[in-house]
Amino acid sequence: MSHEFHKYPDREMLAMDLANQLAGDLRAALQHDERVLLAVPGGTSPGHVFDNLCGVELDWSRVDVMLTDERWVPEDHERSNTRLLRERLLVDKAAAAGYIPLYTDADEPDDALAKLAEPIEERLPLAVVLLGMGADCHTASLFPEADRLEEGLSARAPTLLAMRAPGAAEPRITLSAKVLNGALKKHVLIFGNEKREALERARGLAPMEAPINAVLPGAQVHWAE
Ligand SMILES: O=C1O[C@H](COP(=O)(O)O)[C@@H](O)[C@H](O)[C@H]1O
Repeated sequence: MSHEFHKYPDREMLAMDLANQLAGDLRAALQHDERVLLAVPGGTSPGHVFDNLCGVELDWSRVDVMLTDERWVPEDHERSNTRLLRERLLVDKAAAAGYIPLYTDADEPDDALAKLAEPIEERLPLAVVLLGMGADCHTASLFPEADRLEEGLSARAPTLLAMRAPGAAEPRITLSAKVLNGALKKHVLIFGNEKREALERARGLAPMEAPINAVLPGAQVHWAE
């Protein structure tokens, strides 16, 4: 099973269209389940998607939102993915959604894994996941050369892992590939030529070298320059 690649005329069109697709996926999931779980990335790419998604009509009170991964920094830090989520997605109509945190006030993510995993495991599987990708082909916080990448990609991986990598400025916490691949709908958001070329180069590489390859099968990839 491969992925589908969707090219958009510009980032604004992509953000509007992708938000509508995510909303459609959530509405469809809500027809079968009382509550549904949506996981979204942090970083620089998803802000405009969030700006569009937060205003769509759906029963947000039955949706729980979480991050695919978090940088281990306080919520008011400029690199906090949680901060992005609170400012750009959990507002407007989406303010009615539940929120499942991926950060707590512990020195290291390792100390918080069990506590943070509990509410997630009560709600799995993910109904919908939106993933980002770095130019090094990391996705969520599954980075090439990360200390626990092999475990994070394994079929027996736990729900959450702490991750440290040369390409990551701070310790991370991330959903495992197993949990990401359990999503009923998978979308990947990619902007710019550098990342498109990285995705091309990743073709044929093992997930240990290009972790994005672990989640691409069955995914819809959305790209704009
Ligand atoms: O650090 C992260 O990076 C990726 C990609 O971010 P971007 O800024 O290149 O869009 C993101 O998907 C992930 O959630 C985030 O923690």
